Amino acid sequence: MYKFNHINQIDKFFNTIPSSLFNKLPLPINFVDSECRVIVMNEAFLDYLETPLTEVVGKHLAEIDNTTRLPIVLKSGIPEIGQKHVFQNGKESIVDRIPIFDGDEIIGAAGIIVLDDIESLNNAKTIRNSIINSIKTTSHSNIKSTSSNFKAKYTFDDIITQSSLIKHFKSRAHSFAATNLPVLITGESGVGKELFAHAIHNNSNRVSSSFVSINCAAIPETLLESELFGYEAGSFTGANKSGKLGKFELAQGGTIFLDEIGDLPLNMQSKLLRVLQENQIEKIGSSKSIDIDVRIIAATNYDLLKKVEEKKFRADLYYRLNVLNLNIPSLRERPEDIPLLIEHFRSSFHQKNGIYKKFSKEVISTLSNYNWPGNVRELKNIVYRLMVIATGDEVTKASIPINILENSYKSMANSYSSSELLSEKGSLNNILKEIELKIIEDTLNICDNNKSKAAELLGIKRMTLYRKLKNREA
Ligand SMILES: Nc1ncnc2c1ncn2[C@@H]1O[C@H](COP(=O)(O)OP(=O)(O)OP(=O)(O)O)[C@@H](O)[C@H]1O
Repeated sequence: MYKFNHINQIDKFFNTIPSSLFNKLPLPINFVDSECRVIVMNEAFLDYLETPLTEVVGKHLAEIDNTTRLPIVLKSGIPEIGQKHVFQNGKESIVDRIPIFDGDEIIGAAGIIVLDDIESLNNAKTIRNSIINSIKTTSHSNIKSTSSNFKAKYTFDDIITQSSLIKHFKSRAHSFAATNLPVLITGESGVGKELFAHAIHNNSNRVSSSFVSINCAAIPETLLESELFGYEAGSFTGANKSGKLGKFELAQGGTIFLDEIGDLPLNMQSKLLRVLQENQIEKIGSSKSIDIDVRIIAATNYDLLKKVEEKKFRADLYYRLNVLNLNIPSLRERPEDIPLLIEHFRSSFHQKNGIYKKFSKEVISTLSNYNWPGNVRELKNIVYRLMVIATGDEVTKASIPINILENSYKSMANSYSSSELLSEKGSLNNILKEIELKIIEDTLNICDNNKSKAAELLGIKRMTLYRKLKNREA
């Protein structure tokens, strides 16, 4: 993964490559910022899209290619390598989508067309070569030297919460850890499913064996089988001489975490089902079965039952995986965790980076009213971002991104209780005026009394805002 330590490094990176070289690079490549707006796109990419540079720079990538997945990569932080992509103009290619980090924060992403002639992929030789090239990067010896990576990092103590809902799921997961049964963890993206998987393994009697994760959505379909089950030495030309261990063998005696299981292609679902039924795997190029003793934990943010109904997920596999279930609630459903998590991420950022910032009560209240579609991951990123961009040693509302302010303000407005107002204020007219005034006051509060900004946020003219405030005083 490409990692930049400072935002400036991106600029430096571009300064070190003359634009003429970048433009003439025969590999189509483009860079977007954290909002998915195009920063730069080279000639090869522009030619592929048949569009001039002036039509793309500064635009959201989805305006140019409405099938782009870079917004998803910007959100997940997970690179997508060697994926088939059908562009808005109908062209098909194989692409890499790579998030760019500044510390823990995603500050942009790159899209690279690695193969623009999809037809050639149908040629078996090309498929084989692409498999071999990818496999070579994780050769057998490589895997051995990194086996210390197959450890679960988190324990139940790392799951920070004061919500009775999450406490309930923690205690459930505790009891699941004592068994060898499969666990299916569901919930929206960023709620902490992976954290729970780690904690279950670390609390089980498999703790001294490997914890091996595989993201079923990030591995191209053509590679999944060799990733999961490995291949025998000399099973195809160019394959690694010593063969390759699959994830199941690497997890022998331990736990395998099948993340994004909802994205597993149907043919691989059948193969996985056989493994679960027989507790045996067969490597590619071998007719010998190998016994395996691996505990399965799977996670998904899809509604798998719906996928079963739509015949996109095998019902028999679903029931095999869903023996024990944890459905982790979104952050919206446990707002009491928000201040606690803000403090947790604030202090861990301080410890790691030596940057100290206080969060004002107003900021905590504004963040508590936001609906957090990206859940705890989004909250963590925002806390880190605020700590970096806020000037002085207190984070104030001025640093909060406008979309969060708007959303937070809307949910505050929704929380006004009409029954309370009815009993206090009588006529509908009075009630409406009262609500309007409350909204204006809250908005002014959010905007540090900046009337122009408040008017903009409310979608009214500044003069209208002044008039309404004047009426209040009258
Ligand atoms: N309760 C929590 N306490 C502390 N950190 C948390 C908590 N929940 C989530 N996180 C952090 O939020 C981030 C996202 O969590 P995680 O990767 O476990 O989510 P996920 O549900 O598996 O997401 P996805 O479905 O996108 O893979 C991680 O950095 C994780 O450490």
